[in-house]
Amino acid sequence: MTQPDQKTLDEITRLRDELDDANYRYYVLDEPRLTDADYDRRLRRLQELEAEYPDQVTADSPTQRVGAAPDAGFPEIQHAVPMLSLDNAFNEDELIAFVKRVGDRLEVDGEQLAFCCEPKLDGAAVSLVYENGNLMVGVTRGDGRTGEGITSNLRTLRSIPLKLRGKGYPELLEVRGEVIMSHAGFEALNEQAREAGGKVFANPRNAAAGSLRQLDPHITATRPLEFNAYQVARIEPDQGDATHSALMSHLGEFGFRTSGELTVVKGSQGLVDYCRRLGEKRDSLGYDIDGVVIKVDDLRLQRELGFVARAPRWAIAFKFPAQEQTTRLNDVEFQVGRTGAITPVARLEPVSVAGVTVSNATLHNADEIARLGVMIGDSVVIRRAGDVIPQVVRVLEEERPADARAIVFPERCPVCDSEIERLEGEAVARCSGGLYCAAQRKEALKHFASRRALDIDGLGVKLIEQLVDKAWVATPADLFRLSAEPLADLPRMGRKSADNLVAALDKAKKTTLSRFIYALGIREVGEATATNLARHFGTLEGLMAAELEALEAVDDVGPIVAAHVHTFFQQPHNRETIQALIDVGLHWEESAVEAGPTPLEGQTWVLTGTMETMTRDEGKARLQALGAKVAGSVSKKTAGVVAGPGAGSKLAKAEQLGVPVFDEAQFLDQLGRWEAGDASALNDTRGPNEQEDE
Ligand SMILES: NC(=O)c1ccc[n+]([C@@H]2O[C@H](COP(=O)([O-])OP(=O)(O)OC[C@H]3O[C@@H](n4cnc5c(N)ncnc54)[C@H](O)[C@@H]3O)[C@@H](O)[C@H]2O)c1
Ligand SMILES: [Zn+2]
Repeated sequence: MTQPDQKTLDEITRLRDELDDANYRYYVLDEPRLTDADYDRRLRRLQELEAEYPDQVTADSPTQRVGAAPDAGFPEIQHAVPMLSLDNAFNEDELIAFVKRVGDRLEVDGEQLAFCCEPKLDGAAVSLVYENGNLMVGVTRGDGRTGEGITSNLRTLRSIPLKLRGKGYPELLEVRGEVIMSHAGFEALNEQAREAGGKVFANPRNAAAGSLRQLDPHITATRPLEFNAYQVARIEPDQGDATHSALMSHLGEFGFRTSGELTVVKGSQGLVDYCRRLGEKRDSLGYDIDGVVIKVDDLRLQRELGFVARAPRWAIAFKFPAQEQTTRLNDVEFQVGRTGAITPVARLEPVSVAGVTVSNATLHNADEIARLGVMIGDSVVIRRAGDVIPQVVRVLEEERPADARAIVFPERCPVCDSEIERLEGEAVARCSGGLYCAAQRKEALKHFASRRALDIDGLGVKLIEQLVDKAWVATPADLFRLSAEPLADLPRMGRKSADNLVAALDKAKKTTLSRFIYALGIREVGEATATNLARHFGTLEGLMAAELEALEAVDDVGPIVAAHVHTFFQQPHNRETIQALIDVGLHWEESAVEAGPTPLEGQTWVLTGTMETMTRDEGKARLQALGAKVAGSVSKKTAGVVAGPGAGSKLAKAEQLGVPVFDEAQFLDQLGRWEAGDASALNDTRGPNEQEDE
């Protein structure tokens, strides 16, 4: 057998050291220094070298091991069944090779095999052991053989059943899954941390793992974590499920969340299609996935295939392009937003991140620049995930060039030269120019015309900028005074587009109160708050006259939002803007009465069997008036089932899933309470594991 030369030996040693260090930072500190792509590249290289020189493989090589040893802060718990890693496929050819490999080993045609595909959730793996339906222990993966006992922390997750649902659960059940943090939860957590000067996490995976490994479960309880089951490690007595996919739906009945994207496909073409489809959906899922996990669906075949050192032979992870990349920070520009907020924007050497070329990223504010310690010229790691704006997550200080420059935060607005103010206790610096500032004017108009506001067709961002630059438009009302002649002369416009725009403006004059309130661009008043304000006050007059107390009585409106709304309507120039809009013809239907409460918003109900005091349609209409959807079939997401005499399979299903069931009298009683606005009644109807989908 050939022996490696000294240079190769050195490379092997260096790769092992780097990978060991990376594992420690990633699994123990939750503070990786390498990007995943850099880590994967090193691991692949080491695997190649070890394949070439099998003599060099040692038992403690990072290619043979999983994760990292447990941290001292938690009790060590041995896994009854090891928690392994997964082999990777980085392209479609490697998927095809996997199918062939599996088929060859089973001596069947791989193309005829059924595979179960699921998103590869990017979080932290945990294992949960249930005895007689009760959660006994929860453990991290650790090094695959021994993990950290974090039962009290896991108990704080609402998506982890403390007791299995339904009847007929097994005496022993060990479930594995991923604890993840959604993009929204992650952004909110980091936002809070930035404000409070706490620890900012690089990505949702590190945030989830770090939150789980808190020594104080009260801290874990405040973190937006979700558990998704993806594997059964032990089940006794056997429930007779022949496939992985059947086991997964069984887990759903016990009260676990499983992936809604789970699909069984056939052969390599099925895998390739699934991976492409999920890749296209990746940005809209709202949580991080780093690929697809593919499993041989037949459990008997899984057992036949078995394991190698660190991964099962019956599964593979198809990896998507990484969401973090390294690039250079070429410059920083300061942008002025609608409310004058000055945002430092990183101008980057363009780089492809998860399939999209990124050349800008946000640096948030001055505090964030200081926290990152970033300078112009630095190599930086950037992250792009979903529709969140790309972010700079850290600086590679060891690569800082000699001519790196400090980032200087301006003292005057780069657009209107007004002074920049930074209020005590606020991280954000703002241009004090208000609507004198062309940048703020442009942003205010863009917001006003946007789809969820007045939805003015054909009034795009570029056009608004031209209109402001030409001083044709300064306030929203000016838009409605535009006429087709001068518009037609604008570059790329023409008579037809100009006519269309004028018609669209005319059409936009008829709107709704909630759109109008949203369009005004009051600080912290998003679409949902605008809707609540409109619903609560019914008229613009009522809203404009409202005192702080009255505002705070509105759903979702706290003291800060109430103060923003109140201040907004106190300002004479805002009142003038509103009057001007009404004078040019903006109108909507007002309802003097408050719309009724909608305490069942987001819930789905099912009516089954016959009813005596009302028809099913009446029951349905009353539920819908309270905001509920009424569906024809029962699932674990159903909030409640109303069952009259003659109810059959739907009632049985509800009982099996543990969905609350009401008879007609109970239902009438509840309806009365909800219609009277008693929302507390509704909490009683929700089981502990009933959560809204993200
Ligand atoms: N940046 C760094 O420094 C660094 C260091 C170590 C590891 N890493 C990253 O971690 C990866 C290796 O980690 P790994 O050993 O956990 O392997 P892995 O994450 O590639 O695959 C195994 C894991 O996938 C998860 N998983 C998600 N969805 C699943 C599903 N539906 N079914 C089964 N499993 C599912 C499980 O948690 C399982 O433990 C590397 O490829 C690298 O990207 C990065
Ligand atoms: Zn300005």
